[in-house]
Amino acid sequence: MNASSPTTIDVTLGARSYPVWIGRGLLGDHARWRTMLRGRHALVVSNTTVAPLYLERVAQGLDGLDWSSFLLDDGEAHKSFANVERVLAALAGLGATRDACVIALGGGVVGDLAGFSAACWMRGIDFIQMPTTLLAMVDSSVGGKTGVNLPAGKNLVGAFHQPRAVVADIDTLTTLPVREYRAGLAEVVKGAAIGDEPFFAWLEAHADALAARDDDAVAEAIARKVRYKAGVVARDETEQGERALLNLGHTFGHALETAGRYATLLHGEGVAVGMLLAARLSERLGMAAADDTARLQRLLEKLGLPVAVPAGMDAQQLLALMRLDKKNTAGKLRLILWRSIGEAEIVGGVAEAQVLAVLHEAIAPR
Ligand SMILES: O=C(O)C(=O)C[C@@H](O)[C@H](O)[C@H](O)COP(=O)(O)O
Repeated sequence: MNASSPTTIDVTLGARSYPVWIGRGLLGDHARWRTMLRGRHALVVSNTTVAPLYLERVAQGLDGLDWSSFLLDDGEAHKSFANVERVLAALAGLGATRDACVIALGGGVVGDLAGFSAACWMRGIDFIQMPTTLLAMVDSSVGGKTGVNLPAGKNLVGAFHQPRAVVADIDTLTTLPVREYRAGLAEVVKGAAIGDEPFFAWLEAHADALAARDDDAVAEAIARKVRYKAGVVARDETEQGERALLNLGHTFGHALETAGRYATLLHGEGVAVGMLLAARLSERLGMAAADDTARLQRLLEKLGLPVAVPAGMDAQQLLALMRLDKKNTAGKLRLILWRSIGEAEIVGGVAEAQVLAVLHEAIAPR
């Protein structure tokens, strides 16, 4: 892959369709992404870890515009309303008009918060995703889910607001810490686990290469996952049905993240443990075979992801957090479970006692 021939995957949404460009050197390929800016104003939202590495590269492409930057502190704990207000104040300070563009340069926290701020400013302005983490490249930058966390739960406030483009420069992965890289792999595994058994088998066969961050394996994993997700989003933009499957592992995972006050598990780590708990619950409900749970656990372990609930967590507290999940209806838990690898399903009215049993079992051994 190189800047002149990136992989392009389109998210097809009529007039709001957009490209996801995946390749090397894309942040510096100004001629490509600059065409997506319509007005005179741009605000780059980034964080204090990413900006020193990549802001200058993006800034060179903003020459001649009125632009400024706003930097968050790094980490999920900063995906807050208070920071949305600060981004909006930065847009006001810039004098941003309705044709302004917000550029999200960073991982999922930056992308979600910058996108939500763009959705709010003057009731919605453009934004461009420039993901610099594996997780953001394969998942959060695609599909237009934007939002912030509340103390009561993850992503409880937000909006569907699609970006104008996603610029995934895989050169930025060279500076990504290993723990963050592995967390991104969890969202790759998730895509395969939901609806693509051959991709799951490919991940098993390439687990060592992926764990070693082999360039070709990583590039292929990114493109396959993005292609899969783009298809789901195009069919069900606002999660009326199929898109909810992308939430496999998230009901448990979000509860684990919130219980740990966003400081114990990275999002992808929560999803890894959450997927395993969902697989165990599927098994317990007689929907799926134990062999599939074992296969999932082996793959996650090979990729260096956690598979256990962190010490000190309480099953009742986790269940209480799960009751606030956005997929629930009529006061009943609605979870993404699976029949087998590559065959996930939305299951409503899941008995809390069964969920508690899975949580107790996961917590008890220590
Ligand atoms: O794009 C989606 O749809 C997803 O559910 C992808 C998730 O991996 C992602 O973490 C998303 O932000 C979670 O959304 P939420 O609706 O569960 O808050």
